[in-house]
Amino acid sequence: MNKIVVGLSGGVDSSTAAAILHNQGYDVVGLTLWLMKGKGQCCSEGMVDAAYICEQLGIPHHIVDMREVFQTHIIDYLVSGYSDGITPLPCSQCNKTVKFSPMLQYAREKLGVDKIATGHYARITHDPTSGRYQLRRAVDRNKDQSYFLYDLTQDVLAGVVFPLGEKLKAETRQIASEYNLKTADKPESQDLCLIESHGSMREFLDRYIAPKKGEIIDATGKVLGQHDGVHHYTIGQRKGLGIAAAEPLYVIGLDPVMNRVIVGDRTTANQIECTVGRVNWVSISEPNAPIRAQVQVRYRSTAVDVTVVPLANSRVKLVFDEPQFSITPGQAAVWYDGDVVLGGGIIEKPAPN
Ligand SMILES: Nc1ncnc2c1ncn2[C@@H]1O[C@H](COP(=O)(O)OP(=O)(O)OP(=O)(O)O)[C@@H](O)[C@H]1O
Repeated sequence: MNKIVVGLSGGVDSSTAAAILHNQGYDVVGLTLWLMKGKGQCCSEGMVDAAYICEQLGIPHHIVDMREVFQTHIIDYLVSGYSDGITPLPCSQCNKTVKFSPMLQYAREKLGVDKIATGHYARITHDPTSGRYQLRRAVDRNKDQSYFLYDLTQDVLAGVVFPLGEKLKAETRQIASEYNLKTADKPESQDLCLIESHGSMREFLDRYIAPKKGEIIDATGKVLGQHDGVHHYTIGQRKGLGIAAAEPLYVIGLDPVMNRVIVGDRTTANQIECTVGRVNWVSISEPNAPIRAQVQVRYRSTAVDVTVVPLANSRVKLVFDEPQFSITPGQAAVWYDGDVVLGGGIIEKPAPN
């Protein structure tokens, strides 16, 4: 029988993915990575529901303690990023470093299994001409998680199955009810698991970074107000500045060295280009000339037309057709051709003038 390891977080998506594969005749093994203590689906509470699902399906359940790896690669990465005045995106990093590679390694080395599955909403196809696996958007565009998966390698894509890639979320819940899964009516998890377990990003960061009062200035250096730590701000933020002004003001820069938050009107928060580092070309090999694509600069932003200019050392320059609002260093830029993820990377801080 075909063996497959399913990553179980204790949520409805991964439970249903496991049930679908089990029903298709796969010999399914549940695997939960213990990432944090506390509430939430990646936490100790999620393990209990994952264990229940494995009992229900009559499949083995393995738990791997990954708390140290999560602390080093996600928590420390976030804290140092926010301290440096960027807004890091933990999820793509978590998928690459904490979830997919370790799960595949565990499946291969400890269980002798070469396929893993997760409840992600995305699709993988294989192009026989190029010999490459292609990562694609999910059929359910509202749940599509391909943005968070741009950093997966060909080796990982070769070993991964996404049973929910063709499903709508409503269908997943219906399948979960049909199988009587305990998790069928579990509420949606938040986009960011750390918010679920800590209340808010602010509460999470306040545990690690001490408040430090500083000035809020405009682009000419005029002092407009006070802040209590640059880590509380993100590029494009409008709310919570505490400044009365004739027109709405947005955060347009963060200067951790001078401990300053720089604000400006909406037009000053627009950019026509940016550079991106740590680029991974997913579905195609790195081109040697500029290509046209559609880029998403945040998880929930709309993909917009762009020219992607390859640079040396796994970097690219993105030149947008129209100026874009709130290009945020630390977030991922992911570029697509239709529903195929071509590549992605981390938006860099603009070079000082
Ligand atoms: N701690 C974990 N251990 C093993 N697999 C995990 C873990 N966390 C997430 N996954 C896998 O990654 C997928 C996507 O995780 P994400 O955190 O985005 O949750 P989700 O979309 O709400 O899914 P779910 O409803 O299964 O929690 C999950 O469906 C699961 O297969």
